[in-house]
Amino acid sequence: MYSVKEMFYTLQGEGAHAGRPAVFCRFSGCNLWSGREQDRATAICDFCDTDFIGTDGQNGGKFATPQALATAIMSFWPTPEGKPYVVFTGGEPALQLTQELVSAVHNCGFEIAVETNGTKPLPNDIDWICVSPKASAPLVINQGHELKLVYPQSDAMPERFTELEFDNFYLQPLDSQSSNQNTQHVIDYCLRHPRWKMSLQTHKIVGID
Ligand SMILES: C[S@@+](CC[C@H](N)C(=O)[O-])C[C@H]1O[C@@H](n2cnc3c(N)ncnc32)[C@H](O)[C@@H]1O
Ligand SMILES: Nc1nc2[nH]cc(C(=O)O)c2c(=O)[nH]1
Ligand code: SF4
Ligand SMILES: [Mg+2]
Repeated sequence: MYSVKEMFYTLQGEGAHAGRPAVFCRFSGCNLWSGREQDRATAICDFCDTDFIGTDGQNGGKFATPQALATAIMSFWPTPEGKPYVVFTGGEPALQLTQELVSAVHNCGFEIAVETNGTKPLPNDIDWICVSPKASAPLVINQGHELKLVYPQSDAMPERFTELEFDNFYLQPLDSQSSNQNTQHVIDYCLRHPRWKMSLQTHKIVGID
């Protein structure tokens, strides 16, 4: 059984695929925060910008089988044009993403991306792995296509991650009351350490999901 908070078709807002049309499948639940505001201050990850509790979002629900969820995902792809693309996110998608679901979605013709905090193992054959480390939470996913670090985080400085095997290294400004300052800190850091690139949350800038 898969618990999905919401599903929608939009443009990937972040990272190397920013601007690419994608179906987002947001799983419910996370291992680094309960999702309740009263627990935020004591959570391992205390800056989350997302409501991932329950299954009550747009197109959310419980899906009994991999095929049932794959069929729902496919229904949001609008046209035979282009390579269908799905981004599994959450919450923490590694808590629910299975090998059977990866196969079912591949069999529907999709390319598969995942946005993960990197603390839980993933199934094989995912086409694009984005790991976004959180505080001092140990990583079990040490390689992938992009490492996208929210910056600044006092317990997760960029230097800790540069030896890992990722094709792209991004700093994404922490969205908070100090967003503008955080963006300036990201710009300064990237200019001083040019292996890092800036990832902006472009969907927030233009006001789409
Ligand atoms: C909501 S998370 C879900 C996926 C997974 N749990 C993770 O943390 O990567 C999706 C992306 O949003 C980023 N994110 C969450 N809160 C943010 C914030 N306040 N500012 C900037 N990025 C944020 C995460 O780091 C991650 O890259
Ligand atoms: N447009 C858009 N792009 C995104 N990239 C990663 C997101 C996420 O919440 O995982 C996200 C999101 O929520 N919306
Ligand atoms: S790990 Fe991801 S989903 Fe979980 S609280 Fe942090 S940003 Fe949100
Ligand atoms: Mg988001």
